[in-house]
Amino acid sequence: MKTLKIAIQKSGRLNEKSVELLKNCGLNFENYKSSLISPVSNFPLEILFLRDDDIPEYVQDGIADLGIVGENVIEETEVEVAYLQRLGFGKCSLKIAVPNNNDIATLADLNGKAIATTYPVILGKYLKEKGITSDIRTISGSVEISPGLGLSDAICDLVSTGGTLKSNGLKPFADVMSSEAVLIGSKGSENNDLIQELMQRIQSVLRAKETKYVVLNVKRDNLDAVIALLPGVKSPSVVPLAEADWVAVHTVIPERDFWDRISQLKQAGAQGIVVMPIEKIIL
Ligand SMILES: Nc1ncnc2c1ncn2[C@@H]1O[C@H](COP(=O)(O)OP(=O)(O)OP(=O)(O)O)[C@@H](O)[C@H]1O
Ligand SMILES: O=P(O)(O)OC[C@H]1O[C@H](OP(=O)(O)OP(=O)(O)O)[C@H](O)[C@@H]1O
Ligand SMILES: [Mg+2]
Repeated sequence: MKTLKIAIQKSGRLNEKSVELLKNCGLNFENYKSSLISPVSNFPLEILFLRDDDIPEYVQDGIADLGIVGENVIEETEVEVAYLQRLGFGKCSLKIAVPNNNDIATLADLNGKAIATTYPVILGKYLKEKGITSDIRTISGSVEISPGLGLSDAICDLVSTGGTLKSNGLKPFADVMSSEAVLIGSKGSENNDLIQELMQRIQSVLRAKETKYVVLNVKRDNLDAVIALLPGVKSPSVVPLAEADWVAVHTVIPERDFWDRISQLKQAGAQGIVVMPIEKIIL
């Protein structure tokens, strides 16, 4: 059986979450700081640790079968790969930002201005679409300091909390794209059996992350009202308790509904509510 290769970021924003996801899929591998390639002992897979910019091309060329990388990097490298799964981490936006005190009020004011970025391809397409002609200055990092140094009038860079913009006297001006980490594969890789198995494991971990396992006690009289509030995977399990008119209800609740549902459940007569994380949900 052919051993698959998956490329993940060696160090940086996506490294830790990528390693955690693969470990949660039950894959055993060493993760030394010095590792560039690490075999998985219990699945025919090798993990390549790379600079994130190189991952899309490795996958496009089939050197790696799979990769975990930000959508922003895929768009910037303009590769032909299959998007297999959004992964829910590394969420950020690519934004144009301008100094707090400036005369740029509308997009048209960017005409003839210098914009520093590490994303010249994405920015170029965005400006073309908007009919703006700016001077795109490509630099490889620390973009936020360039207006202060007189290198540019604006920047285009990734933002999540906005803290880096703020501490450099900049404010967001326009949204260019939003991004998160995704699993990509070489074209046609969706049809490979091993890749499908790995994707099923990944999906079961992601599904579990979005939900909580809830156990609660309720008087039989209130059972219907409580069940009506529970959007379970299927119907909830109802288990008799030693006290004859009480039962325990076991179910799975989407995390996003969690707090709303908990207060409604208490109002409906639920007691002793225990909430537990779920490791995997296999459908
Ligand atoms: N502030 C942020 N919050 C959330 N996700 C982010 C943030 N900044 C970047 N990302 C996402 O994480 C990816 C990796 O970011 P990082 O800063 O580690 O890249 P890098 O410095 O280019 O790393 P490398 O050394 O691998 O080239 C980005 O391409 C983006 O998708
Ligand atoms: O809005 P914030 O939460 O402040 O995040 C934004 C910063 O995060 C990223 O850089 P990172 O910290 O990953 O460092 P790098 O530029 O050296 O890769 C990005 O390039 C911004 O500088
Ligand atoms: Mg990089």
